Amino acid sequence: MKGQVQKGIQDYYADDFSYCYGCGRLNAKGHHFKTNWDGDRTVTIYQPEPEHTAIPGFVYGGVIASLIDCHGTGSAALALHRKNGHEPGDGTEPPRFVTASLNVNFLKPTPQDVPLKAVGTVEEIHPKKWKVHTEVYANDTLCATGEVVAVVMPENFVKKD
Ligand SMILES: CCCCCCCC/C=C\CCCCCCCC(=O)SCCNC(=O)CCNC(=O)[C@H](O)C(C)(C)COP(=O)(O)OP(=O)(O)OC[C@H]1O[C@@H](n2cnc3c(N)ncnc32)[C@H](O)[C@@H]1OP(=O)(O)O
Repeated sequence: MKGQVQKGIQDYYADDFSYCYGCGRLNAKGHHFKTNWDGDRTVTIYQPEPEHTAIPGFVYGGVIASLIDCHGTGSAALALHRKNGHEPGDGTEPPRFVTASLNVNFLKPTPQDVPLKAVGTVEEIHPKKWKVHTEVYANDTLCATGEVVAVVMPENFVKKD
């Protein structure tokens, strides 16, 4: 959420990897999704902006998909970071994940005037490949579910000019 005080794992990505439209802290026009642990689950809370409209009063599905996407990569980063003995903010840069697949199910129209809460369960397939199951709630209503396969960024993943 823009202007939110609490930090997320995304605040500890290296500068060069902080321009993601969904979660990059250095992308001035992005969503700034921030993902944290809540017990053994992960949580991202986001208040949609007025322009994120499908029909008046309801959130555009692409924004919900973006939330599930970055919640997924952030959750995978949290999980592998913890497995490696680290927590966000301890001075070690988190692992870098890229989305290999994104599946979204829109279950109910999603109201635009309340914060959305993405809750994730992280499953390790192998150390370089993680699956994140996400539920998106508006108040107590489950509006969407999704699944992300997140893969550790290949070493040679660099921008080609
Ligand atoms: C231009 C992208 C920039 C991304 C930024 C990364 C930096 C991260 C750092 C900080 C985070 C900040 C940003 C967060 C990111 C937000 C989320 C996004 O929007 S990411 C953008 C959308 N995604 C892509 O553009 C991926 C494009 N695809 C690829 O680059 C490759 O296909 C990749 C890396 C996913 C894997 O390909 P291989 O050729 O390196 O390796 P193979 O061996 O084929 O795959 C590795 C494992 O992944 C599985 N896999 C690949 N594709 C899959 C799929 N579609 N579904 C399920 N599994 C898949 C494979 O089965 C394999 O698993 P097995 O070892 O066999 O168990």
